[in-house]
Amino acid sequence: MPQQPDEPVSHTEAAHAKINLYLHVTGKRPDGYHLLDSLVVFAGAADQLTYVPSATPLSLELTGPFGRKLAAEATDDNLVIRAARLLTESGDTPLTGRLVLEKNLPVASGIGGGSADAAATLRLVDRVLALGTPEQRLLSIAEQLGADVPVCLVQKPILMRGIGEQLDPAPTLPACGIVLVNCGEAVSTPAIFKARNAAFSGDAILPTGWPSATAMTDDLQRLSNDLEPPACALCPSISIVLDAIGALPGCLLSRMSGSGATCFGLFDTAESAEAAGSLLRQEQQNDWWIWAGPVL
Ligand SMILES: C[C@@](CO)(OP(=O)(O)O)[C@H](O)COP(=O)(O)OP(=O)(O)OC[C@H]1O[C@@H](n2ccc(N)nc2=O)[C@H](O)[C@@H]1O
Ligand SMILES: Nc1ncnc2c1ncn2[C@@H]1O[C@H](COP(=O)(O)OP(=O)(O)O)[C@@H](O)[C@H]1O
Repeated sequence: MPQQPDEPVSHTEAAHAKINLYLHVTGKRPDGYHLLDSLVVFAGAADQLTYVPSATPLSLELTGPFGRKLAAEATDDNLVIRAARLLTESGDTPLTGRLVLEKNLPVASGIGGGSADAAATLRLVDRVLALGTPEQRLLSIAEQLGADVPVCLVQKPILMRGIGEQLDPAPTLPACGIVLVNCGEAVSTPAIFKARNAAFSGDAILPTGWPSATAMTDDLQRLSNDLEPPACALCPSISIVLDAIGALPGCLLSRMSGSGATCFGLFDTAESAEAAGSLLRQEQQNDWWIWAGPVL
């Protein structure tokens, strides 16, 4: 619909769910942060961020299925507000206007929703205000907001190392589909890292690309999410979700993302993932969040 002349112009940016196809914990820094080796991709599932520039003091409105959960927390703690302020704090005048976050992704769930929102804020505010912030500065602001924010800023398949700040090109990925399932229990990232007691893994050795989803999942099967065992121990529903995804027709790999609790299944195509997602919605007796569609 065309914008009416007296309506404020709004701008939007999608904050897509981050998926760790594998996640090796390779070491620990003296400050307690863990060194990681992870192949990260993004799914079609996304929060939507809208910015309406105006002269009114900066505000954040939370909508969408998971908006109410976040509304219980202080607005100043929201990664959207923190990202907007950090990006614009060196400017002459404080940022004003209305930000609206449609929260479609479950909170504290291993798919980096908050990190994706922070990254989307940096991209959106920089674009709308034509700040022209150099990429290195955006990445450095992203790092200050959280280990997962740099990867979400790029929002493309990428190899993530260090604590999340070292980004290298990913192998060429085949088109494929994904089912995401969250059991509804929030999982604390620090608690999962703390509960991990296995030896450190090495970096994965990957080809330059995979010709098919099957070739990719054959390799991924040999790798792991090292946070999955401690997460299953702290949140037993994760094992039930993993079994349910693994039993879906056409599922090539089921695994947990990040520190959980969201798990994913990989499929040959977005269509086969959508069919499997519909089946799971009909079968499951629980109040699980289920999303199915393409890997971007
Ligand atoms: C585990 C991962 C994998 O992609 O994903 P999520 O489960 O959050 O989606 C990320 O590394 C999470 O990144 P993010 O959620 O931004 O972490 P931060 O806010 O920076 O850190 C939260 C806490 O997690 C632990 N942490 C985080 C990252 C890291 N490389 N080592 C850590 O030990 C630390 O205890 C830290 O205090
Ligand atoms: N916009 C946001 N969306 C989600 N969580 C946020 C947001 N802003 C701040 N947070 C805080 O960040 C924590 C981690 O959220 P999230 O990024 O969804 O988890 P994860 O990193 O496990 O995927 C939440 O528990 C919440 O307190």
